[in-house]
Amino acid sequence: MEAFKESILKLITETSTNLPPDVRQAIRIAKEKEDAGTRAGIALSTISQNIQMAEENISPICQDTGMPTFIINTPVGANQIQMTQMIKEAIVEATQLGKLRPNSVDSLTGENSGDNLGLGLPVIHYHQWEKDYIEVRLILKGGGCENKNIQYSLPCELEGLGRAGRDLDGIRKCILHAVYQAQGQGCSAGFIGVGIGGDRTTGYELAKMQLFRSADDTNPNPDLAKLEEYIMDAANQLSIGTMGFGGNVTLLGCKIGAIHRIPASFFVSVAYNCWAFRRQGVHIDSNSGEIIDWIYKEDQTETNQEESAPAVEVKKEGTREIVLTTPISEEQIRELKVGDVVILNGLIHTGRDALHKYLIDHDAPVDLNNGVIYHCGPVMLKDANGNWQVKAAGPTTSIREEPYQADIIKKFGIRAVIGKGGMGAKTLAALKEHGAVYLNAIGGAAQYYADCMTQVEGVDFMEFGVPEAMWHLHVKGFAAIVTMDAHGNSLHADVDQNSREKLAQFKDPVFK
Ligand SMILES: O=C(O)C[C@H](O)C(=O)O
Ligand code: SF4
Repeated sequence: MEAFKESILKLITETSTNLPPDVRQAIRIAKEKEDAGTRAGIALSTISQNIQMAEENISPICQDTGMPTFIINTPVGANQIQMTQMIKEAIVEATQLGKLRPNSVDSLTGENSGDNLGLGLPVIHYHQWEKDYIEVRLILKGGGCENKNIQYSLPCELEGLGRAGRDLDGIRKCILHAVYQAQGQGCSAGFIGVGIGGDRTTGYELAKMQLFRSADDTNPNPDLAKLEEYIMDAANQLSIGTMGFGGNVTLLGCKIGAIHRIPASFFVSVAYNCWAFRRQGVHIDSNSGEIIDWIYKEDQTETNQEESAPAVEVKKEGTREIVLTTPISEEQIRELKVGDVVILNGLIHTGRDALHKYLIDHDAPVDLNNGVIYHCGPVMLKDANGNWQVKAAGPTTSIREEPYQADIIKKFGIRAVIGKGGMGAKTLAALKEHGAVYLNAIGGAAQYYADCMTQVEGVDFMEFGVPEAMWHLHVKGFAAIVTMDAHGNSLHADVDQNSREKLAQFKDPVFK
């Protein structure tokens, strides 16, 4: 078993940096369904380019490398204690190599362990089987999509859809609602795993296990196969689109499983996974620890060819592209309208949950007047000369900062907030009052954005940990779309309302 640790390191690296063929295929098909010049088309081109860059750079597809979760089948008698130890060593090494972001945070103190280890981490589920080799599957599911998981207890009343009863039609309504409530915040277009039955714990577990199924398989249960097909069709009529920009593709995959329940409970649990659906698996020789083969790569003859054309060069007629250099004036900001593509140059500052909370009662360490805040927790590594390098740096879900953002914009004179998924009414009002905009970057496009970062000027609050620290970054050609402007317009509010109306069209029973 000497090679086991090295095999796990390979598995982690591959999972973080290289999407499996079934996921790539789903994204490729989605791209064909969107007009290249639309916002969704631009987003999908950026995503495709990012997938390719991650593979070439052997760097994280998305900066949020999630909560590493291993599902392991072992022959009877295999030493699980030894395997756990080697998995932990591989996790630490993958973190040092920048294949994983240091993502393990003490829930009480907020301290980042720095090596991805911690209480309850990594997650490892062992099962025994009769075969003589080991199977290890790994999923790296980030926080933004995890936050969009949802569990329904039937019967219930659902916004737009009415009563959902304890039957297949009630289940159908819950799943459609789950896609609607995620909007673009979990980096749509997404994949969902659904667990019917169980209790609150095993229901969610079953939902997550569905994500290990290949995106192109067929459910062996004919009723569930029909439901999967129906959901794929109906959910893609909600027009939420990639990143919640509106569009024809909202859902890339739907996998449903069922287990028994007890009479009083009827749960429908939905695990939402972003397009950056990072899961891989290997078979490992139980004597040597060497990899025998890769699970999701079998029978895949297709190459990994993605779109290599520069993402934002495809422009729809009428789409304005505006180049801005920081610091930005109020006048420049008030010129911008929802739908404009902004190409940003100059110094920007990262800030997410810990920083926003801090800034409410403290001064900023740098002058933020007319400046730009980027909701981002990057993967950073020091090079041989001790200088910080940006390894992955896509946006994080902005709505978490909704309780703080309006006050921060006002207090510090911020002109642009970059993030993804949009923000709420309070921030929208502050943008209008103080002359600022919200720029939606393409979620998960961590390589694409890291490439725009020309220099790390410095960092504050390293005590918050790498993802939560305030990084001061010079960018060149950073492209994002205005989705909330200084005139009270919000694409997110429009898409939400439109998709809620579409959802209501699926109120009538389908499965009797
Ligand atoms: O933590 C992050 O960097 C992003 C997160 O996965 C998110 O989607 O908000
Ligand atoms: S930023 Fe988006 S792509 Fe990355 S983990 Fe979060 S939800 Fe997934």
